[in-house]
Amino acid sequence: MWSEIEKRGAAAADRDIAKMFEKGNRESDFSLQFEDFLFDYSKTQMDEDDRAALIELAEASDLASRRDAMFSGEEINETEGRAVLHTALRNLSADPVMVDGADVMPGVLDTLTRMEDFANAVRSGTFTGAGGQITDVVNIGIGGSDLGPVMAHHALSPWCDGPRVHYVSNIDGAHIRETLDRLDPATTLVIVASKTFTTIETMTNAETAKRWMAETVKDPAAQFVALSTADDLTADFGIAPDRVFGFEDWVGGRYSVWGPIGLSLMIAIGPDHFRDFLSGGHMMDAHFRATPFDQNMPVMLALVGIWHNQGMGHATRAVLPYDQRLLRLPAYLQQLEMESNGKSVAMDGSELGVESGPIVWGEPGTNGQHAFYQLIHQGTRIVPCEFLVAAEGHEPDLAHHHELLVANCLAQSEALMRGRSLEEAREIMEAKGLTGDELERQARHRVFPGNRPSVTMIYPKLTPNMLGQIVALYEHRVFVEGVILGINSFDQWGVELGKELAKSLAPVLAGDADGADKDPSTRALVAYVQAHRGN
Ligand SMILES: O=P(O)(O)OC[C@H]1O[C@](O)(CO)[C@@H](O)[C@@H]1O
Repeated sequence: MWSEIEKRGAAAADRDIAKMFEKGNRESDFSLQFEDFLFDYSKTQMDEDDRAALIELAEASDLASRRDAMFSGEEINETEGRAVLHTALRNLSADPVMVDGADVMPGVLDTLTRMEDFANAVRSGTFTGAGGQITDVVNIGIGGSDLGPVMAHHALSPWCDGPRVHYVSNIDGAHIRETLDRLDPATTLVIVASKTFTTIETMTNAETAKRWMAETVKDPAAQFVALSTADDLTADFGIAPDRVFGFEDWVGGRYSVWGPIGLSLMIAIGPDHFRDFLSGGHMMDAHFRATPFDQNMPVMLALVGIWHNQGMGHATRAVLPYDQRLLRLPAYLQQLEMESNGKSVAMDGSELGVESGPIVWGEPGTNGQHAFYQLIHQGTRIVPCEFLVAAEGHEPDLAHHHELLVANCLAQSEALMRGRSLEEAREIMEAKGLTGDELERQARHRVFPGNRPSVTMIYPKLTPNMLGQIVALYEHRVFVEGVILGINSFDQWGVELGKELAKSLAPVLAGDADGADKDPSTRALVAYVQAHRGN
């Protein structure tokens, strides 16, 4: 089946996207809508037969039964022996979700209520620090325990009416120092967000924050909250059980913003808006579960991804939100997509016969236009682009800004498709008065090859509910791509080796181990650091 997709991808490379519209109705035949959310993939080289072949590929991968297995709590994370049920965290219908014969929903909803009570107490001032009402919240976490809440916090800033929330992730002391230096410990709440409660960055930052608070606050632990699956470790850290919000191992780190890991977001935007966010995710779940593949937004977004990456051989994917508040979406998606599908071994342990998931990167527009779009338009490599834009912004008094933002977004996909021919470039140069060789030389620099694929996702306005739909859409897209590739999207063994080696290098840097087992390059780098630091 893969050879068929590769064959089709190769054959499509020279197909002229703009000409494909001549047949009529391509803009509606190659787009789909869920509620008010529009996904347009008409500006790609995919034709009806390619789409049919891709859908066949999805069917042959048993996607429907894998999807049902995920929602019904089967252990689809086979390398870790776990179910995958982040969808239960946003299951506002409360319909039972069974894991090992027990319904997990009462526990999920109980935790949600506890989070809401706590968030309300912090927001209203019922829960106080030593110095009174909490003014600042510091979320200490990394990876999925940071990127989801940070991304959503930026996205939903118009709804942030609670205490200020700060996010500390990096083990670089600069991050925690620069954050805490600006805060009053007596009115600060520290959230330690770590599924495992063992992650070195998070635990080091949490200890530093505890020492900082202990300098002025009598009972620092009283101003700490833990979000974790590891009750014993949160207790060892000194956090009372009533301020621990737990979850189960069937919630993967990069899928965890919907539950306790989202507490900082809930405190910022309030529980009602957090529920709106959950409800957007839940709506996308219902759509994903019940809609035929050709009208199913996550499935078709995944198939476009497969088409460009494994079919046409484009290794990277740019995510370009024309929505400043989605500035952290590319970073969030880098973890979601690359930690999930950046694998070269199939579920059964065999080598993957095709490329793994794509390299995901991006920046908000219009900023990116003045930075890396040059390569996207005229570079030798083709970068399929994903544009996201809202019909309406949040600044009615600045509506002209939004108009220009949207115009730029639509112009980019148009330019990528149309390009500019040598003849057109010559005309431009001629109009500038150039002639002969100089005209020819200058014209060549102004040619845009065009025929570069992109998709556009448009939504009415970035609200909590809409953000929930967008995030769930991407989660399911990653799942679908993973199923089709035959990999386990829910483990991340590829992050372990670096962690282990960092642990063994720390004593070498400190001079407590000789590093004889290290390679010459690493030993030389260690020696450089030792020679150049001030001790
Ligand atoms: O929440 P934890 O356990 O601190 O893990 C943080 C992150 O580290 C990772 O395990 C990768 O190192 C991610 O998958 C996870 O989101």
